[in-house]
Amino acid sequence: MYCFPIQQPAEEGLFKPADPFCEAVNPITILENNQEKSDQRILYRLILESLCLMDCSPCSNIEKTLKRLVEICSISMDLKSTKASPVLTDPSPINNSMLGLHSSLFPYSQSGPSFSMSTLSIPRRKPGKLDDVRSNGWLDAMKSSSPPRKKVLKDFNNVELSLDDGEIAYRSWMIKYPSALNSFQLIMDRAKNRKIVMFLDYDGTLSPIVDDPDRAFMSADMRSAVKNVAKYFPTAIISGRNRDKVFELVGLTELYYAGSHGMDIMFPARETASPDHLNCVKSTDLQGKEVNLFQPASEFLPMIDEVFRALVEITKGIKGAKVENHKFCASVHYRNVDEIVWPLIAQYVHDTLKDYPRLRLTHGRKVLEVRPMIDWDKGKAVEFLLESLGYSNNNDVLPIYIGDDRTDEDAFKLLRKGNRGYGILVSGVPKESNAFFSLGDTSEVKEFLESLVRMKQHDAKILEISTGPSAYNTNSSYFN
Ligand SMILES: O=P(O)(O)OC[C@H]1O[C@H](O[C@H]2O[C@H](CO)[C@@H](O)[C@H](O)[C@H]2O)[C@H](O)[C@@H](O)[C@@H]1O
Repeated sequence: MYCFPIQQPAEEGLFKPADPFCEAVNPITILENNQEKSDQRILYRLILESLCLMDCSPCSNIEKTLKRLVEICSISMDLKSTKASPVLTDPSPINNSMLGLHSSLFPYSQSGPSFSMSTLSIPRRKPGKLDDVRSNGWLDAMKSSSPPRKKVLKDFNNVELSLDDGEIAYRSWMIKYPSALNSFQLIMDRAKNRKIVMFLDYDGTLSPIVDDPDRAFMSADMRSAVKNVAKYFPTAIISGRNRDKVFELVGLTELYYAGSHGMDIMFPARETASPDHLNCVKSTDLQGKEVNLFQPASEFLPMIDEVFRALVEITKGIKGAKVENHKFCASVHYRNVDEIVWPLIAQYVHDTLKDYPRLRLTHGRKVLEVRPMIDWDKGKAVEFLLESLGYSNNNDVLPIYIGDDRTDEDAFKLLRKGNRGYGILVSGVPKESNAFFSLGDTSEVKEFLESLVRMKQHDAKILEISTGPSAYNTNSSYFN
């Protein structure tokens, strides 16, 4: 039996209509309790409710708003005609009535691609109660994942409004997490007589967030900035993606790569791996060079493969859902899934994980990430690389980590602890973070990397003038 319990949306703090008879907001309840009342009254209530769910600011797209309104109303009127019960019992395949119920149960913002009912078929497995994903906080995390870009408010004459609440909040946030560009000199002062070691996340840091994960390319300028940085500073990319995939996207052999949130690290064989780390083996890279491979979750390889296939199967009927296999973790993307279906996708992942008690879930930007339950994360990966590459002495080294995601917070935390280095959060909206500094977007990341290079080139010139041309070594040979 499919069980979609009725929930009072007001509990989520998202639906607070001013209208007095908006207390009972669930259309099913409304329809059941008001059979005797007129269609207009019901319609009026649904319109009020629907408007509350939509962006009604002067900048709204009226056509979209009305289309959405008609969609919600027609689904809900259909509900009335079928006299649906508050608890649905195994209606396979999903029909309009059921979707009508969804649309009113989960009344958060209604953005995203339009939802086609014909494309949703019920996978064989039956989901548990949606209460699971609500009570464990998954839904809240999904709703807050990847907040929208900072909105520039405009009035009716298209004139930008100065200092709205959002702007004030953003500015006070910037006091807590100052711009790494504005604080560049401060960072350089701290880096004096220390070697900067750069750690970079990929998605949202080097490449802008896009709808299709396979098309998250970095620009040629960004590639050149990263390449130049790596000439002067040891540089590693630590990504949630499959290591080979991130290498394919970045395409620079000068860097160190860690995939699967640091559970798959490759570094040159001449560097000594910490003897404590048993999972370090010799291997060869794509160019045939001997390398060290550290894979602390190697025993999970078959399990991740299995859960990946299970997740593909269970989500295959959900339009826009995409599952990626990163070797030591798997991602379920819901960026292109209609928000109405998010609870269902969360429930499916939740149900699948019940069969895998040794796997856990973390949240990324509109992505649910399934990973082994081992004490390893991007922070541990940073520590491992620093140690393995011989940069663990805090007095000689200044690690800088730039990232945009929740999974980057582990690295920020590590660097903040003991004032070891600097975490820089890439975000255009206020977010609580363990980072020290912030950058607004990927173009600011590029600017920051270019500033580092300029600063190093400037130092090199001064040194060259005073001591002769060969005195200054770049970092370009460290990978040889
Ligand atoms: O650690 P990262 O390098 O930041 O990787 C984290 C996830 O990045 C990718 O997803 C994110 O970027 C996509 C492309 O812009 C976007 O469509 C998606 O919504 C984001 O979550 C990648 O596809 C995931 O598998 C990574 O876990």
